[in-house]
Amino acid sequence: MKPKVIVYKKVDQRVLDFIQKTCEIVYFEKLDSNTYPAFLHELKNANGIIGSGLKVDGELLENAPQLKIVSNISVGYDNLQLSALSARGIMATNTPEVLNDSVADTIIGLILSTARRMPELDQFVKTGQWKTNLEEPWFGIDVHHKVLGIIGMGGIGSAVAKRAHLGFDMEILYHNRSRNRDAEEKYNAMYCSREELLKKSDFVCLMTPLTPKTEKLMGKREFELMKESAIFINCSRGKTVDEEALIHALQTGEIYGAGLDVFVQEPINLDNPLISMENVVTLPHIGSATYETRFKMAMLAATNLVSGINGEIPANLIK
Ligand SMILES: NC(=O)C1=CN([C@@H]2O[C@H](COP(=O)(O)OP(=O)(O)OC[C@H]3O[C@@H](n4cnc5c(N)ncnc54)[C@H](OP(=O)(O)O)[C@@H]3O)[C@@H](O)[C@H]2O)C=CC1
Ligand SMILES: O=CC(=O)O
Repeated sequence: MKPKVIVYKKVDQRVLDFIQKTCEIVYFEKLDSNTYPAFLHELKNANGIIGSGLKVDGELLENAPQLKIVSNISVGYDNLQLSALSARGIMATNTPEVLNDSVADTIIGLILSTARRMPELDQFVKTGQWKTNLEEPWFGIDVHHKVLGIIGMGGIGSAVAKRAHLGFDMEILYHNRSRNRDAEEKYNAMYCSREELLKKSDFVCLMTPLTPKTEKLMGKREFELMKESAIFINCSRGKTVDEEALIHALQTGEIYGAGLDVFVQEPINLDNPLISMENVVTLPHIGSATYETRFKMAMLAATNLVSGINGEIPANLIK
């Protein structure tokens, strides 16, 4: 009998075909209040699960006595309680690297659209307000030759630095807990303290994982340190930012604007003040969402899943 796995997110048929060679699949295109009870039922004798965003903690694992592996179709794994998994000897995997370029493209898009006010101008044209040449109130600010500060110079941060330095002649500052010599050599990135980065950068891009140490990493003090002309970009997780402090900084002109792909609550509530701010560009957590990259992520996660099920050590085992 083949091992049983649950796929709890819509994936390409080629991914299902690959998994099916080794495993019996129970497929839920999405988990919601309708499908969750059946998912919990199937979990009781599942050997693996693959999908993204599901909170996997001790309580859930009580329902999963046969589970060997949890394969995330995402690089972030803040949805997983690693202590609960390792206490039960269950492996966890993620999908690093394959999404770096697509997420970096999204970040560059956020930088440009915020600095050059593209969504606002798009509405200006489409609502028939374009009657004459535009004057100063509609001007944006330059991106090229400015200073970009990256907090979290890992896989995605480095792909952003590459675009910004080689494409836009930007000066790159970064802060991590450890040095990234590769980014220093390739993109002339300068390591500095978080405080120095915040004071000197024209664009601050937050790209750390969400951990107990990075929760609310950007708060009142951090926004106060930023230049009044600076733009804040967050494509990491909503909770790495104190959203109240960000709203205050934007409302009081402590910073110029923000480009955000992630929020404390997703989907965001329409009464969140960020929604109605002209100096904020919002995206619905689509950093990696291209057909090509989402396929690569799902295929990599499937490969991790099958390796774990076969008793091997998956390539992207989270340690
Ligand atoms: N919006 C979206 O659609 C997407 C969001 N993401 C988010 O982006 C995150 C980063 O992804 P990725 O670049 O692949 O991850 P990496 O692990 O490659 O990079 C993370 C970087 O953050 C740094 N970091 C970690 N903790 C801290 C800290 N406490 N202070 C300062 N720096 C820190 C790490 O350096 P060091 O360890 O030296 O501190 C590392 O350089 C993911 O975890 C996910 O949450 C990812 C993909 C898409
Ligand atoms: O948010 C997306 C991820 O891959 O992490």
